[in-house]
Amino acid sequence: MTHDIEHARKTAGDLDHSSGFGNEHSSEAVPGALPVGRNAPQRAPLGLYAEQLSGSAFTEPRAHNRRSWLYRIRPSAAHPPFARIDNGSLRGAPFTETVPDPNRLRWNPLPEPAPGTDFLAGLWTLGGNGDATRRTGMAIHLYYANSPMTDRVFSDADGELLIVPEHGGLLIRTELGLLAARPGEVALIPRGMRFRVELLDTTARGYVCENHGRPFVLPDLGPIGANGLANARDFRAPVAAYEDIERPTQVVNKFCGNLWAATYDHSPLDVVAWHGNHVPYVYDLRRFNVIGTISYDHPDPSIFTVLTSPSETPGLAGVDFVVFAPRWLVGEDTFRPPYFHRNVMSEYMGLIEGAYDAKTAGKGGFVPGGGSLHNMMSAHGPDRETFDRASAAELKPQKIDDGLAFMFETRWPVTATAQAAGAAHLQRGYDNVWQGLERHFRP
Ligand SMILES: O=C(O)Cc1cc(O)ccc1O
Ligand SMILES: [Fe+2]
Repeated sequence: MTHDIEHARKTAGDLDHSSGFGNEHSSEAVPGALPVGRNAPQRAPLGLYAEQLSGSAFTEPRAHNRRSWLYRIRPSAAHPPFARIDNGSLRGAPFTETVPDPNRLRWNPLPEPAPGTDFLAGLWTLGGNGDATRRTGMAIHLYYANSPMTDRVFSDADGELLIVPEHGGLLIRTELGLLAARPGEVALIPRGMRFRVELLDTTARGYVCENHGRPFVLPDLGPIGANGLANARDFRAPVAAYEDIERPTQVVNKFCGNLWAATYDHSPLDVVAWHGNHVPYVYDLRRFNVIGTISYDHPDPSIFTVLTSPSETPGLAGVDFVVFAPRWLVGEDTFRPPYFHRNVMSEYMGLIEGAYDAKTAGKGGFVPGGGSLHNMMSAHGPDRETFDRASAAELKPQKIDDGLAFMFETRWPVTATAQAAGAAHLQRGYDNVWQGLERHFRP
């Protein structure tokens, strides 16, 4: 194990946190650093600079209003001009390199990158929709990294980042403090927040949903009641932890689809105290309270929504993050796996571990690190093997505990990037999984 990883693991092993999605959190790394009773005293405590980071318009209703106050060694404003840098394999909305494709598409995992690839350089855009300059839509990225980010930090003006590790853990140093996210957990980095990713294993691989629209919130529960699905208290925000490093640090900003960078003469992760609700979180998907049928039929997968980015139309999400977690299936006289369907929403699915109950596992199938895209109205559902098996299965209570899959379900079709549409790891012949579904009609 390299020294970097050992050090990151030691740091990640012992992290304090502040819990509760959407709370007004507050934290100080040095006692007395947080002003009391006001946000911007004439002179902030300990000679710190006060700075507000806004995630909503000042005037949005209280329920949607998001901002944090940061008390830092230097103000973020003290920097030289930003200049364009190479976007690498990162792309931004609007996506116009290809036309939207009604075909069902499936990819194998990304190939391993060159040595020295950090999280930012390892981001590879699959596709998306909307327009980052209009704060609409979403982008789907994958990442594959084998190096820590060193003397550089990233922030995304275009949206929040939902990071879904599939292989290898991440130590995420943010302006508000440290978070560790391992496979099975997800991290949510708010729009505009600076962070650096270090690795807890030699390589790290996973998925990212970049949400340009309204920030993710927990879905309403309606008749489910006051508890269930992802519980607010299981979301962990960091506690304040600052770097006092006077060394050139490259600050990279994704802005309207492109990467821009400026070199600060110090680490901008220098926030000594903060308070607010525009904060990063980690959530362990194994804490998801799965609710499903205890009578018959297969409920729509919205019942598995972890986080939703609402649109202006009630019930219509810009994007939903949905998890297929271990659960019992007990439905009587029911075809239990996902049904055949055509959906006005567009579905990107990924696999964190094991297998998914609508698809045959194994090489050439739907595998961890791979992904599938079923765009608006494309017909999909159980593959042939799954259909045959589930139609004949004896319907005793059955525990599904061999996999963790997820879906980014979005209101607009996902247009693939040129690199995704032409990738060597795009599976050819995915359509064949639905071949051989024989007619059984006997009038
Ligand atoms: O596998 C899919 O396509 C996702 C999905 C799952 C499910 O349980 C019901 C509908 C659906 O689209
Ligand atoms: Fe589906």
